[in-house]
Amino acid sequence: MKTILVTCAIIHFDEKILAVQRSATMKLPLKWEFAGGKIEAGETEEACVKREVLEELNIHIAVKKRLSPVSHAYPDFKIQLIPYTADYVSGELKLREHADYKLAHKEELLSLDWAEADVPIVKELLEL
Ligand SMILES: Nc1nc2c([nH]c(=O)n2[C@H]2C[C@H](O)[C@@H](COP(=O)(O)OP(=O)(O)OP(=O)(O)O)O2)c(=O)[nH]1
Repeated sequence: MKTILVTCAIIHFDEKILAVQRSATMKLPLKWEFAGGKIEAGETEEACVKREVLEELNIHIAVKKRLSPVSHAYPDFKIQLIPYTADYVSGELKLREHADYKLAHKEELLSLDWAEADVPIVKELLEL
């Protein structure tokens, strides 16, 4: 099975972090995730995560630190999910694809129903 490379952003708004909920019609319906998406040919990870966040949420971010990538096999596809911490910079948050969002302290994040590949990332975040 082919592995897709996906970046995602752990976006800090002051002391809170943004989680977004996938819509009912997306793959992994209604699961929570960090905004992001597939890396395009020739694109750097940082450029990808900034582009995806702007496309999905209408906001600009400053990318900070790469956390540990997670390889995960879902029943019908495999991903390598590459997380970056980031700070909100500008723009009015608009959900262009997602069903919902939550701004939460990192300790509150674990109680959400995450996409499976995100669980190790949330755990790493709690240890930072
Ligand atoms: N953006 C993002 N995707 C994630 C996370 N965790 C996780 O398992 N994924 C999965 C869901 C998707 O299958 C894939 C990301 O692809 P995408 O967001 O560009 O694509 P998509 O849902 O439109 O899927 P597709 O129909 O185009 O394949 O990675 C995450 O935290 N952020």
